[in-house]
Amino acid sequence: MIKVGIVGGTGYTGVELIRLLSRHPQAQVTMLTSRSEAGRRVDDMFPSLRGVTDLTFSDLDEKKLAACDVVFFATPHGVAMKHARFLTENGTKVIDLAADFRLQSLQDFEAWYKLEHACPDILKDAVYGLPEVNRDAIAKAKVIGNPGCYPTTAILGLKPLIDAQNSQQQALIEPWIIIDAKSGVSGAGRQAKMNLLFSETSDSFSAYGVAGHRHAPEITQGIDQILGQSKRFQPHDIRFVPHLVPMIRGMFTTIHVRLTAAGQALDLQSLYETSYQNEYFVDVMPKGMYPDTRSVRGSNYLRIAVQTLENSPMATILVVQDNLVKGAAGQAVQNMNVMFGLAEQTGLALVAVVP
Ligand SMILES: NC(=O)C1=CN([C@@H]2O[C@H](COP(=O)(O)OP(=O)(O)OC[C@H]3O[C@@H](n4cnc5c(N)ncnc54)[C@H](OP(=O)(O)O)[C@@H]3O)[C@@H](O)[C@H]2O)C=CC1
Ligand SMILES: CC(=O)N[C@@H](CCC(=O)OP(=O)(O)O)C(=O)O
Repeated sequence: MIKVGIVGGTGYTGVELIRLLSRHPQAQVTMLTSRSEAGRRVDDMFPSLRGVTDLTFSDLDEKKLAACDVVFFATPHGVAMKHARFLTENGTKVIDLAADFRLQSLQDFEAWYKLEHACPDILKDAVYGLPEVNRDAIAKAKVIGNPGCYPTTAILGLKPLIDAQNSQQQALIEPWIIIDAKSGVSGAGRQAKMNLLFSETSDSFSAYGVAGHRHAPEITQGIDQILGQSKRFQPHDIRFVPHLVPMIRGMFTTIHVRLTAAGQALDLQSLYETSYQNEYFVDVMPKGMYPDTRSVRGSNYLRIAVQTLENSPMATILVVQDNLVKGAAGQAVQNMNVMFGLAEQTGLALVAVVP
């Protein structure tokens, strides 16, 4: 059994980790921290977990956490980096659901997150935890930066096209990409904020981060990583605009690209199907079928559809995921499975909840 610690057990991704790990045959949550609820039974706070766990929230004690094989940080940005050194020196792996270990560029991290990094040396060796892109490196990693929810949809939505540019050694899309994304309100976490009130978010639809969002550099980094050395195909201009929609869970990302002549000659449907045929958690929808967020709710699947138009160079890629599962806790468990040499779907083969 893999002994698991969770820091930040009272938040949305923390409780989602407990839900997923409670049915994992080879992992057991042994410690769950909260500053505000230390001493309280977990199932007292979350009745959904009655009969699932008899754990009590505890204070964050590094020494006790170091007795775990892996610790998930389901905390705000800037928490995991303060504990990563002690834990890794004691042989405990770290999976951070926040952004402390996502951006390889220290400068980008400090500029976008307004935090000084506590361990740039550990950041250098940390691995971006997107298994469909980075599986081999994740298997050897001690510290994982679990991707942001929006970047997961954007990077996996574009990967087949970018890979094809690399293998064909020619540009298939023009050097700009538009990423128009919508998230359910749980994406903002379980915090009391005016703009997250029911009467502010329900029956309304708004854009935010229009002048710039911290996931833009993460998306660019992800695309660059897939591009590898073939920098001449780098899509320099990425326009990412997130929106908040009146639903609790779910994320819908619509990506627009303009195909070059070589790109227009491709059969994108078959490119996407072939590209993801061996990926357990990525479902390419049949031609003419489009995904909706309920088709992934509560599951670790990401569903994609790709649409080209007659007499037009434009192509549209539609991507959905549950922001709390493939966009956060599910992806984190998928990473744990890779790090511990387990089948990737262990404990994660969940069917979406409909309606
Ligand atoms: N929600 C989502 O869809 C996604 C979230 N993420 C990221 O995952 C992380 C967690 O998100 P989410 O669960 O939504 O957040 P929440 O705000 O719902 O929960 C945060 C948790 O962290 C704990 N916490 C807060 N401050 C500290 C601190 N300084 N030290 C230790 N613990 C602390 C809180 O508990 P307490 O105050 O009791 O200690 C709480 O349990 C964030 O970094 C978020 O950006 C990533 C992808 C998607
Ligand atoms: C709806 C909403 O507010 N979503 C969050 C993104 C959640 C997430 O993945 O982001 P981080 O882990 O990078 O914070 C936001 O835009 O700030």
